Amino acid sequence: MKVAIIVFPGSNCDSDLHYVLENLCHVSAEYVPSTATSLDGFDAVMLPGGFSYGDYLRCGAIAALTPIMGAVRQFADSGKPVIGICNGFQILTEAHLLPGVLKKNDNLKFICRPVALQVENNATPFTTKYVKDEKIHLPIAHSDGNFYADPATIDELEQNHQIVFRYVDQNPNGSVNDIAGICNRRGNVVGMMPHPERASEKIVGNDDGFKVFQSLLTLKH
Ligand SMILES: NC(=O)CC[C@H](N)C(=O)O
Repeated sequence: MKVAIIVFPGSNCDSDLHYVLENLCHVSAEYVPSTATSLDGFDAVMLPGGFSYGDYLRCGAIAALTPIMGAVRQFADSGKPVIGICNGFQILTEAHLLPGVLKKNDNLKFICRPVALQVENNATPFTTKYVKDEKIHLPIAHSDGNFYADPATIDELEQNHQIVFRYVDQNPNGSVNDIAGICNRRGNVVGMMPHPERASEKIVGNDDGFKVFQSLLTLKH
């Protein structure tokens, strides 16, 4: 298994992902700059969190137009696993690889704290190690995590089991239907606002996110 971690100017969770993949999962992870045009030889792609292009014009809007995103689209179209975490999720929606948008949090503040989540869909390449409806805690750290899509799109997401993670107990940012993470129709492209890579080993106080990466390892490659 060889995983590509896409690095945009302003990404800041790329090395966290690299650490989890190489040191905790013992798989090969390689940084791929946003100027690259090929993802040949990779088995999975991860778009990390951060502040790509300083969050101008909207979070993820400029990153979505970089050369590597053509290759990410082809990779996703071939059915291979792609995950976008936080800013990575914003980039995937801006690139229309996932539906909807991430708006400003409804309190207009940057929120950095652990949240309670429920795993709604455990059939994606990043969630098979979870039990359906499993309750977990992961940290969030964003100012634009308020997922929105028009009612018809939300209905479609609900009916096709494309809600992957939902906030429970309390919705931190105002997202529609308490949505914290979604997948595309095929299930191979996942976007999530919480940060599993920041909660992947007991020494940091929480390893609820590690199953995201362990799930990927169970795939044939
Ligand atoms: N941690 C992140 O990826 C932050 C995402 C984005 N820049 C925001 O503040 O919403």
